[in-house]
Amino acid sequence: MWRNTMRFAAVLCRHLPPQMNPQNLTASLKKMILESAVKFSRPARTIAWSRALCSAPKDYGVPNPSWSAEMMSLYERYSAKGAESWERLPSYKRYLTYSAGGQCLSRLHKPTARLFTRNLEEEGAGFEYTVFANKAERRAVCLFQAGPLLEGPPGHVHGGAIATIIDSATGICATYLTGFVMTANLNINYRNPIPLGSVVLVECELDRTEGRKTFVSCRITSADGSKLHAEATALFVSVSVGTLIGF
Ligand SMILES: CCCCCCCCCCCCCC(=O)SCCNC(=O)CCNC(=O)[C@H](O)C(C)(C)COP(=O)(O)OP(=O)(O)OC[C@H]1O[C@@H](n2cnc3c(N)ncnc32)[C@H](O)[C@@H]1OP(=O)(O)O
Repeated sequence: MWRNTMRFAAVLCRHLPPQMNPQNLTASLKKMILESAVKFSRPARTIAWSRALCSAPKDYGVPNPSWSAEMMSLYERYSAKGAESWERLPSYKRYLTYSAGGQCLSRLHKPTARLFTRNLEEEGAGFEYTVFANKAERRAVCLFQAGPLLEGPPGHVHGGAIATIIDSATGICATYLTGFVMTANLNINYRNPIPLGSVVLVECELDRTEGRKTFVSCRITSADGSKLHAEATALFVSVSVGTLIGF
């Protein structure tokens, strides 16, 4: 059973386009699975099976009761910017979900795995964040509220957690603008500690692309922009979905 599942996932991966638009992805694999279901098996049973595999994943980038008034106010401000080409990006518990049909694959391939930043069900305990992106300006901004389980120095956020949100926000920015990538290099200057529970802005900007390389810079500031917490640069390298999955 497991071997067949892995063979199925490998065949799917071979048919996924290497560069794809993370926005329209699920529909294409759903269609592919339904078509192959109808072709190769008893339709009614298989359609039910493929629907179970492809049910909509939870979007973690929308407000929940743990979000502070400050987080909500920023969220509303960026949501209202929609007319100026800012869009909120969905956030799922696996990176794989963004590939064509990835939400189905994520139920087959290491199904208990979860994105590090979305590995807690308890709202507000760890990384609470949402990302808005602006394609024309090649920018993204992540609104980040750091929960109590991210403590490093007393009352402040752990440097590793700060690196994680920088890697995630810049990675999302690069993926949104250039397709699937992996982090090749990340440099961070920590300027001022981030108080636990506070809300900060993680602003990312695509500096340039060179072949498969995407260079992104990033600044973390307090919500009102008055205090600089960290500055970073990141290099991402484009990879195929197969590389991402490890096939
Ligand atoms: C809507 C959108 C939503 C998106 C949601 C997303 C959510 C999730 C977001 C989460 C995001 C989290 C993301 C994560 O956490 S990703 C996890 C952390 N990263 C890794 O584990 C990556 C490990 N490394 C590798 O797999 C490979 O080394 C990669 C794939 C990076 C490149 O190996 P590959 O064999 O494929 O390519 P290549 O070696 O020919 O190199 C190609 C080019 O790159 C240049 N180069 C390579 N390395 C470096 C370096 N260190 N400094 C400077 N340059 C470097 C190299 O010189 C060459 O340049 P050139 O000679 O062509 O000029």
